[in-house]
Amino acid sequence: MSAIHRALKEHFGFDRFRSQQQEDAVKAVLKGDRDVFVCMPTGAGKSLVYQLPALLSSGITLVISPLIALIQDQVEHLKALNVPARSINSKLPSAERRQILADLESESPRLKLLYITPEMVASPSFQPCLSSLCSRGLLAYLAVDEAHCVSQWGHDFRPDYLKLGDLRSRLRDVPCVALTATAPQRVQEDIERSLKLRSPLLFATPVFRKNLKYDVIFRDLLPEPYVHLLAFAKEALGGNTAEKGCGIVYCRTRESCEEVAHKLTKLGISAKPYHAGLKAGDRTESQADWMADKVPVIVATISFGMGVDKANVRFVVHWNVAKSLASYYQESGRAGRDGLPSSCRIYYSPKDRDQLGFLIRKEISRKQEKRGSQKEQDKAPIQDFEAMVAFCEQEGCRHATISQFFGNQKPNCAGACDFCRDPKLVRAQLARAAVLSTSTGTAQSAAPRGPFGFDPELYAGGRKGYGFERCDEEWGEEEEDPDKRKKEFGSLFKKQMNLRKGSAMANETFVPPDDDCVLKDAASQRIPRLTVKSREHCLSLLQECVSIHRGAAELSHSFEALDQAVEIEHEIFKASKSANLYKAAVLKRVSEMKRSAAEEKRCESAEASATCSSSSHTQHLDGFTSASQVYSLKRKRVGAGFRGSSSLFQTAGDLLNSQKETLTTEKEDEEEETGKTQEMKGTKTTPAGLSPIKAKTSSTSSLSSPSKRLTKKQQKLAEAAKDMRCISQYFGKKQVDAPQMKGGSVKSEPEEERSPHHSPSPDLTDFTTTDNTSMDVGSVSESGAAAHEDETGMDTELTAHPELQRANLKSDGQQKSPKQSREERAASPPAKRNRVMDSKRVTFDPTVQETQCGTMNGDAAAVSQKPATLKEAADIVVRCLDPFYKKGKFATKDLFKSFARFLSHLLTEGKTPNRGQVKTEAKRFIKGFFSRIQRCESEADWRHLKARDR
Ligand SMILES: Nc1ncnc2c1ncn2[C@@H]1O[C@H](COP(=O)(O)OP(=O)(O)OP(=O)(O)O)[C@@H](O)[C@H]1O
Ligand SMILES: [Zn+2]
Repeated sequence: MSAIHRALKEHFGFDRFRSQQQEDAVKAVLKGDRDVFVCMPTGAGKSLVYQLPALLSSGITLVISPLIALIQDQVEHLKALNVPARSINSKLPSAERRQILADLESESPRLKLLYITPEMVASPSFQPCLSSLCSRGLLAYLAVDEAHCVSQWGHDFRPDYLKLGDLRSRLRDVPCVALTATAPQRVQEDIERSLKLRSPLLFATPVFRKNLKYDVIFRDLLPEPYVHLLAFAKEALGGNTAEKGCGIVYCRTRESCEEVAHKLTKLGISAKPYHAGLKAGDRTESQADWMADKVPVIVATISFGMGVDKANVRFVVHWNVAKSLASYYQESGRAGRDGLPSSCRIYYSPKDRDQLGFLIRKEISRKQEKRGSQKEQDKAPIQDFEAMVAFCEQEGCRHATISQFFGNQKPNCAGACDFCRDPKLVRAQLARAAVLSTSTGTAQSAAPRGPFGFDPELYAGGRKGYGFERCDEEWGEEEEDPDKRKKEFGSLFKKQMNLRKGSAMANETFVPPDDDCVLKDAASQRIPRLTVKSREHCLSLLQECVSIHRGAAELSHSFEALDQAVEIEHEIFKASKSANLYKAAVLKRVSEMKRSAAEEKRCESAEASATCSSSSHTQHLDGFTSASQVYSLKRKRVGAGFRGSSSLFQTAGDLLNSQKETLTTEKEDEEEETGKTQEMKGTKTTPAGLSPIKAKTSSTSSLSSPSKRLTKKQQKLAEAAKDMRCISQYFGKKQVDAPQMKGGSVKSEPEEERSPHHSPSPDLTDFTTTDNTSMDVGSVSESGAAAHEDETGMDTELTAHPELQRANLKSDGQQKSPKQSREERAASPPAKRNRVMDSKRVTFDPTVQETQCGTMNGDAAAVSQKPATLKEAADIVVRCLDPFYKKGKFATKDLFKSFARFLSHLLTEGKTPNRGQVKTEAKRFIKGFFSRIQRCESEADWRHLKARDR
């Protein structure tokens, strides 16, 4: 047995080298005549390449490592092996530091390995020690771990690593070993140059690891993502019978770490979260339990894993896409270090992609702003992220993509990735994701183009790929961003102050935004009671609209859409004084965008070209306005109920009347414009300067179009009022106790007949979300804009937000007490109220509307005989399907939407049924559909269905 092998066994307990490459590298370092460059994947055993020679040589090996945490890990590990290794760092107790320095200054130091950060090695306090070691010839080697940090092309670039060039100049005769996990040509060159390596011997392992199985699952396509994750984890861990293994789930935010860990545990597999938001004790406990195999799954941010060396990691899941392919390779590479088969999976979501892309670009601009200039290298993170996106969205071998990214040859995957195992499945998934993306506006990038114009060909010969991410919260306490610390302290201070002020204030404690919040001025508390969550929700509404508006056919668009949405949201945020006005403004903008998108679409569609050319709302002349369009298309009633004396909002009666109005002929429409049919409108806006007139008394007065009469401000307020109503419907707390309604009662409708308008189902045209997104639900009613709703969610009485009222009254030039306003409102439009209430039912069910409207204009039959447009059919279908959705008959909202879309097409394609027929057919079809299946789980459930199944 050679001395090297003996030492390997004696010091490290290994019988043999892990690979020929490891052995060769160790021998090359030991020889000491050349610098050595080690480029081996994670877990290949790079550390041994300098640790073993360090023990076999006289003198001390100086090891530069970027993170104190990493250093501590290594030192502990070596100490446990009885290897004399220590570290000098800012965290070291001074007594220990003195002890180490004393040893280093002694004639023959005991220490063999000294770990140190690049900052410390350059610090003046360390210089005397360094010079002393140097002059006495006591430095055996200089080892630079994570050497890619020296490259400005890497994400992990650390300016202090550049100082190592100077160090190297001072230690000319000391052989240098540079080590990195994965560094393509460009980074390798940077390292060589910066560390002044002299024609180093290169030991580079191909990145391909055949024991790792890669696959990508589009998360949004899953009905039950957590159940899916659970099944995967269980399978990867080999059930309960196999040897103990464990897994890592990486999440981008602390919140999702908590959520995923909780869900997994609830579903039956024990999982613990790990992130910087946890108390140090809890975090350590999570890690310790996982390391000790007490808890099989750890759900962590990317800060977890650095220096964590666990051989039996059977799976690594990325619940959110990684920042770059290099980081992904690094993070996923923590699986299967023991060489046994292990799985690496990404649960990919285009939404994640857009958010992360946005954050990356935001970070770049922040840096550019700070430095006041742009650099070529700024593109690197974007390009690296593109490669990550391409990895997920392309049709091709995942291993090949990784290998090519790092400049290696295409490996023989042999079924170790989903594409090589079953390309059809991957294609099908991509196709389904594409369908979904067109419906949600989150486009999947069409290969080969990527979010930033990525062309996969570019990567064929290898591209910049860097070491892994070190950008999480734990990126060296020494380097902590003082701004961040200040901000955190500020928010902590505020919280504490609030707590001291009493419980009322404490209840309203502002929840600061997450680090990765995309909002501008996210931490601003300028608007009372406006939560970050509310703002984020509004942002998502805007983003969706922008995406739809822009077509979002390409991935780049969806990035831009988010960008644009962030700007719009911020603009609104800056301009709003209260939470309600803010929300109203957001919804107003959303409905504007919706409207213009719809108009554009109508213009494009041949079917609707005639409609479009005449007027944006002529399509509703046949008596049915979709619930989602009630507001957006009623520009003529902008001022309804606007004046200070009356509700700013439309009552149920207004809405029904508005339905009636849409039934009027074009001639009547014109008359209405000139005020002849105004009795339908309830409270009207009067010519500027005149007192408001109640419907009762104003029924015969002549008015011109309110929109023409209103000042810009008034119009804005009226629009806001209108949108406020939407807000109260969609986000407002539902008032469980139905307030009594004067002039009649509103019956609770059978579920099927509820309007999607106030019981928001995911209407095809619905721009609000239907899931329980945590909008600041309380704020609307809390702040006084109480949208009282009956059981069905229908407004029975609406009180204007005080701010709206104030502004409104101001513009009116006269003040009224809220009480007075209420009285007037109660007394106002009796005709309207009676008509509505007499009908005893407030509903948007098309047939009911038809009947009512029919009696109003006396032509219901003709109306329902008119052929339905696709849009109308879709609205009807959504209404028919809505109860099923609510009963949980669809696994996801998107599935519901897809099915509605499918059915609408099916019912109208190649035929011209009238709306009555559409409804009957739709109901029959749906009934048949659900008689065959319990619950719709995927699109496959209806793909095979044809018209004959109806
Ligand atoms: N010859 C060997 N035989 C068995 N195990 C080995 C051998 N060499 C190293 N190892 C073990 O392999 C694991 C990974 O080694 P090491 O931490 O050096 O990897 P690395 O390449 O530095 O990874 P990273 O990039 O994460 O730092 C360690 O547990 C180490 O003890
Ligand atoms: Zn493959």
